[in-house]
Amino acid sequence: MSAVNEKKVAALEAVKYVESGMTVGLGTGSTAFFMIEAIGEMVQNGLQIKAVATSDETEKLATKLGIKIISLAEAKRLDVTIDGADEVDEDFQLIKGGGGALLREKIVAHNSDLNIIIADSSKSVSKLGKFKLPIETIPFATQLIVKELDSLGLSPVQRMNGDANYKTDENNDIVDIDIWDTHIKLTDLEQQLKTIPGIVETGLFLTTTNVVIIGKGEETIVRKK
Ligand SMILES: O=C[C@H](O)[C@H](O)[C@H](O)COP(=O)(O)O
Repeated sequence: MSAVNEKKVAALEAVKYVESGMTVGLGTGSTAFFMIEAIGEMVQNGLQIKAVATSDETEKLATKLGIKIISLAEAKRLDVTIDGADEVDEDFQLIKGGGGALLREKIVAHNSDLNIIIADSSKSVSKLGKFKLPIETIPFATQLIVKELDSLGLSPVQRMNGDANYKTDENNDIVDIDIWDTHIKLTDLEQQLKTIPGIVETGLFLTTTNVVIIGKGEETIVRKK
């Protein structure tokens, strides 16, 4: 079965966690797309929820499908968030941010009681890092951060959008780094990166995930922490 169909079966399994009255965090990306589409259909059929979007793209899609979007401040706390990932390991650790939405995604995940990750089977890995780790940086500091990360052996590459620098929804830059060969523990790496002024957030999601749903062929593999 194709990755696209695996994304869809994972998404359809995840939306079973959504009930009327809930405030729901909506993730970003091609896998989250199927979840938002399914929730849109459930809303058309009477489901009553409020949702917080993790990106402008998600907000646009959800609104188009009739899902009521509110601000995070208004929501205060989310019952459940469903989001995709670029990689997920056996310890519920993730790399996210391939689509540049990591900052809002991490804020929403932090403020959610239950975080469900949906992915096709290619995203399930035994070790994180084949996918380059996105980090979000303040434009004022990006060039110097790239130099500093280079000196740490992390092969930083500033993400581009054609000839221009890629910009996130928060108007920041993204620098993708290579963590595959690093011997630093992921928790220590996360801490170390966060000590560099101008790094706003990293795409390492190490503690927030409660449930992982992987589409595998026609089936889903559900793992709970
Ligand atoms: O910034 C984007 C998000 O973290 C996505 O959830 C992640 O990149 C996975 O996206 P996709 O489902 O399109 O592979």
